[in-house]
Amino acid sequence: MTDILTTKELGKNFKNKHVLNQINIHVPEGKIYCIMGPNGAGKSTLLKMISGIEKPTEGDINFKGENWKREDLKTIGSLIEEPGLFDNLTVEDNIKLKLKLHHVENKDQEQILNMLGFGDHNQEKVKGFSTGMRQRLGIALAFMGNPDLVVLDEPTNGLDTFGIHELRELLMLEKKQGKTIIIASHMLSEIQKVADRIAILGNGELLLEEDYDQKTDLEDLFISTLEKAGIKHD
Ligand SMILES: Nc1ncnc2c1ncn2[C@@H]1O[C@H](COP(=O)(O)OP(=O)(O)OP(=O)(O)O)[C@@H](O)[C@H]1O
Repeated sequence: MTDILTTKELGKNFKNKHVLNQINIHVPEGKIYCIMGPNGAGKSTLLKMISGIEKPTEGDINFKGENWKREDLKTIGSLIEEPGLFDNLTVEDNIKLKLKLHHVENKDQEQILNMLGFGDHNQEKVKGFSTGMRQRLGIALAFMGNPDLVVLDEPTNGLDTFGIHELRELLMLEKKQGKTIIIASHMLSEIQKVADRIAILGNGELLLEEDYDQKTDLEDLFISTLEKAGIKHD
């Protein structure tokens, strides 16, 4: 299996604080890669480096066999923290703008929007949207423009049960169509349903990376991995 993205000895410092140390991850092409870890473990920081929001302090990111370059962001969709939306624009215009800014086109826009429940909201301005609707649109935007890799940080944030179900269906469909998806999440029950490979971060270190068979109890694995590393609740 080819890896679409790998990191080599990747590290990040904020001032004198080491947030990530010598991270080597291997993300297989066309699969769902899930990153777990306690609060402050460095999950978002790792995703931000992959999405070009933060620069690594040391090490490399390799994307499609070459050193990561800014131009790769044309084919890397992401939702990190708050969805970046233009409140005064409609759903449709937010999408048009994103596609224009990234100089890309989209072919399955309608399908993604329908799957995330936007059938009747296309012409509505984003301004009045609830947290969950904003999150749904943020997810939709991450998939627009037919990216090869989609990076999602806590995608279930603010989603109701329908939203979580729709997100799962979308992830499975996009995977079937060949996309690679990286997700950081605390929702172990959801990870258990979709992950092909998992990684556990703790104290800025990669504690575990392995293929996931869906039978292993993720909570047990998570807790035992952290305990082995001497990481406990405060
Ligand atoms: N811009 C920044 N400046 C200084 N410190 C930062 C910055 N961004 C993140 N950190 C620190 O880096 C560490 C890792 O943060 P990060 O957000 O990556 O963790 P996380 O695993 O995503 O946590 P959570 O599960 O709480 O979202 C934390 O201690 C955080 O305070």
